[in-house]
Amino acid sequence: MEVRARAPGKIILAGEHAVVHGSAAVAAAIDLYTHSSLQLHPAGEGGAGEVVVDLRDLDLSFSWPCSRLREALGESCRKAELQAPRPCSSEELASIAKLVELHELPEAKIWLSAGLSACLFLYTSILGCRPGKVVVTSDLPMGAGLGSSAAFSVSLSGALLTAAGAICAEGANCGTEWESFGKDDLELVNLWAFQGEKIIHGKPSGIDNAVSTYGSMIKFKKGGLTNLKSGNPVKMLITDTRVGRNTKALVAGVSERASRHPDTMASVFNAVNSISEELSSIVELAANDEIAITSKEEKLAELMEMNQGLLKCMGVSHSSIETVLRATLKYNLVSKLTGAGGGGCVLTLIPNILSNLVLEKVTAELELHGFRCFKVQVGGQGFQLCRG
Ligand SMILES: Nc1ncnc2c1ncn2[C@@H]1O[C@H](COP(=O)(O)OP(=O)(O)O)[C@@H](O)[C@H]1O
Ligand SMILES: C[C@@](O)(CCOP(=O)(O)O)CC(=O)O
Ligand SMILES: [Mg+2]
Repeated sequence: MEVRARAPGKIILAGEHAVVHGSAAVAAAIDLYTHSSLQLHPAGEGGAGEVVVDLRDLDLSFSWPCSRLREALGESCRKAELQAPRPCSSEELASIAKLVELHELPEAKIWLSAGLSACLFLYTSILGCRPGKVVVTSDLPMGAGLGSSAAFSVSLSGALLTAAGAICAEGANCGTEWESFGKDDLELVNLWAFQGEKIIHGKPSGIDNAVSTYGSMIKFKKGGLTNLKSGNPVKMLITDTRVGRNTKALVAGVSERASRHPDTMASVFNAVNSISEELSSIVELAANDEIAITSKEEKLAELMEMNQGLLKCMGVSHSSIETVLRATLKYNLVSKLTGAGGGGCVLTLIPNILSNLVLEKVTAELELHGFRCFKVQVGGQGFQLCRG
């Protein structure tokens, strides 16, 4: 049997980085997905067979004989207690890294090794060393701030947990072939995906895997998640500057700045917390006429502008991000970076009354800089499954 799972990417409307240090943040799922499909193969004689990971978009395939996995991981290769996800110990991570190194990734793709390590950890912890094949495809740019690492961890954890019989989909959703899951199952997927994010990010807050698992728009603060019922649709243009960066390094950089200036950075994080709190209550207001919608959008824009200023203060803006801010401001549009920054993606709030003509002009101007624009639906589905 083949299990096909999908999990969405996300945008962070307010609060990235500060959320790692305990502030509130607001994030929403977008309709760009990572798909993981899984086929289990019958165990060969004497434990033969292999685990194959096929990264389709990258045209890369990796395989490990089950016997090699067992030899390298020993006890850790035994199926874990599925209901209680365990973290990957540093010894286990070192053994997994050696298994990944066997494949000698090209220098230009070395950033993939963290994703492959997360994949091997999740596979062997959830299914043990059973032979099987995982195929991953994604609509998301990798390492650009749209949560590809979380969508990868969530779709993979969900597919593996379904194959292990630990979770079960609840039937077709809204007449589509995609099936949704109940609260307890989603919680388990989220907990396992968080372990995968830890391998990729080092110190994730958990917001990306949470919004990818549950979908919708959420306010997230360590230990708590509130589902936001958006009063009116929020329209955003996403611009990928195509400047590559790495979330783990950027998160570590902010933490270093915080340890050099603890009081000052605590005030910055506190200000971001207020921005996220205010933004989340404005999002939930239902505005009924054009004047009310405009006033709501003006408040959102101002909060995004303030958040961008504080992100610059944390040291995570970039000249390419500043170029997007200037280009959109010419059309009176407000933008902020989204995700870890340092390049990657920028959000631009699109007011309800903005004409398509102006939107096309802004997009064309951004594309002239070599950037790539995405028009996305905000606040959609989370983790879902489709049976093959
Ligand atoms: N489809 C995928 N296949 C393999 N690894 C992936 C995939 N998507 C994400 N990753 C891993 O996640 C990393 C990018 O995560 P990160 O730096 O957090 O940026 P973001 O989550 O914003 O895309 C990649 O370098 C890779 O290790
Ligand atoms: C910077 C941060 O707030 C979000 C990172 O998102 P992304 O990996 O850049 O998509 C880190 C986190 O919350 O774990
Ligand atoms: Mg990430």
